[in-house]
Amino acid sequence: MPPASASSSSRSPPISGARTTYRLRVSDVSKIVCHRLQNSTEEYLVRWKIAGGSTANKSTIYSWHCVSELSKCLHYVQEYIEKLPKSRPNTAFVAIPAGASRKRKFSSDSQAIGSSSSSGNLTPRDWGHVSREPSVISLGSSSSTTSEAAPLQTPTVYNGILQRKEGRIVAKKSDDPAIQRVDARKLPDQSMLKDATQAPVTAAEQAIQAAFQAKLRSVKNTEWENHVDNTAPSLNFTFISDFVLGKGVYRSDADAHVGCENPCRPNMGQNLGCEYPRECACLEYAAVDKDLLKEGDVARYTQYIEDRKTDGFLADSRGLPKRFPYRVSKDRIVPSTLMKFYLEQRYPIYECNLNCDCGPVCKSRVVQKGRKVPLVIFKTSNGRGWGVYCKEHLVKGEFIDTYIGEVLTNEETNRREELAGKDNKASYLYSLDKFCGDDPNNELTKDTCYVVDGQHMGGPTRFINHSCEPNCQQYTVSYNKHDLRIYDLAFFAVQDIPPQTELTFDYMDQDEQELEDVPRKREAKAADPAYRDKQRCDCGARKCRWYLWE
Ligand SMILES: C[S@@+](CC[C@H](N)C(=O)[O-])C[C@H]1O[C@@H](n2cnc3c(N)ncnc32)[C@H](O)[C@@H]1O
Repeated sequence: MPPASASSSSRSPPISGARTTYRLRVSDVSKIVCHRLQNSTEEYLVRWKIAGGSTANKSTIYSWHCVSELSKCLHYVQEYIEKLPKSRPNTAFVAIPAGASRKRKFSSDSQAIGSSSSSGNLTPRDWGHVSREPSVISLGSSSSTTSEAAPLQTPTVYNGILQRKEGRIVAKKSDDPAIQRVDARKLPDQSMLKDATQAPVTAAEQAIQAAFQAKLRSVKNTEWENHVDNTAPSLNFTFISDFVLGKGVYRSDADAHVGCENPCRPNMGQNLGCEYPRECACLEYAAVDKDLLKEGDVARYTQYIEDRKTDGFLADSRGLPKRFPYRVSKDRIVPSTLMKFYLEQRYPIYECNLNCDCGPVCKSRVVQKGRKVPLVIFKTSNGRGWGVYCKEHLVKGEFIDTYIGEVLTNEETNRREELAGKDNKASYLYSLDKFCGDDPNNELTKDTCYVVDGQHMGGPTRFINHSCEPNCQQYTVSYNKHDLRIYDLAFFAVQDIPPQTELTFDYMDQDEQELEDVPRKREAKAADPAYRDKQRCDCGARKCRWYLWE
């Protein structure tokens, strides 16, 4: 089939009129490079991704599109808007307080761009630079945005033509000289950039908010709100309900987990339930309760203490009295809570699993039943991006939710970290390193353990911010005592938390520090040049360490 051209009589009819019927395919878009207000409609300049093409390819095509045509590609629009200068005209919704400023999210991309601007914000000059790749070959004459020869009224297309295809818009390169030709290196040109500084992004922001709301519908008991600006959380994020295993990551099937049998009974009862943990086989490695030791246990306990030195958390405690992890209430209104010992000692928690005889009413099943509390993802007002609060009162020891995401090998994690740049390091990465050093084969180390990446896939807990004095903590919960590599990262409240209080945890999981030490350490850090480029912590706690990853 000959390439369609604007002057060919056999070409598809030009796109005009009812544009909203047609949408671009996600895979077609390379990026959004500018925007404008055209006949009272917001339009975005799309740089097309042409199959097999590179930035040096002559077939580079740009075209202007209204928001509805970009409904499948809004994450590109969102990325573009987030890089715009902070204060722009006509962008606020009526619902947003006047003067609310747009905060840019922390990303490696923003770092690279921001570095050319002394204020840290994009100036129109920087902004033009974003899309001016020198590798794009000049296509000759640099025409203006309108051309007599160009038959397409709307959207305006440069260096190619657009066609309708099964409800989509697709771009075709064209060698027809009548097609609007521009020097692709000069898009967006200075006049486009100037227009963009005056054009609102309101329609796009509303569409992005609606798209995020639609995504959130799949997540039960979760809302989002923003009283600070017009942004929504990244659309480049997928809500999932369980770990997604990356390449090279293996996990035993739930069917293959070793469960507890005799004497744990489905109907439980006196001394038969898993909460009488001397017997329950799931608690083979659980913490021993010294206070319940009987005379006959002494020799066994001495051996256990010896084993702990070499086997760590895998010391065999069979036959010894254990610490049951949960205080399970009969009354459903009072939530189950984690016992003080586990809250303080961070000892791994073992829950029963699918293959246990005890059945679903077993008291050793809390985290696996999932979140019960309503969470809200909200925009923080001091530049920490999105945060999370619970709508209801949480009691000390109450389970909140788990941290989920893609489970990655160490190699893949390193690759992503390098790609993201050092400043984005560890933002959403959670190492599954609780059992490092306990593996009898010595294969599980900090360098070989799996890592959970919540950046592109995860649950609401991925939005929880850091505090140096946190109100939540993460605990290891295992359903398969023999799998040292994959377990749940479960957040519990470590204090009573009133409704609508931001939930936080310590990203560096540090022990509580003495208040007197804090100012001294902070001053030493402030004087240390190594700290100059480190990301500052804005948790506002009295014991704030001043740096996020310290
Ligand atoms: C796991 S994410 C938390 C969710 C994040 N706020 C968002 O909007 O996606 C971690 C990032 O949040 C920001 N952040 C979290 N806690 C912070 C704090 N105490 N001070 C400053 N920034 C913080 C940092 O940009 C950090 O890299």
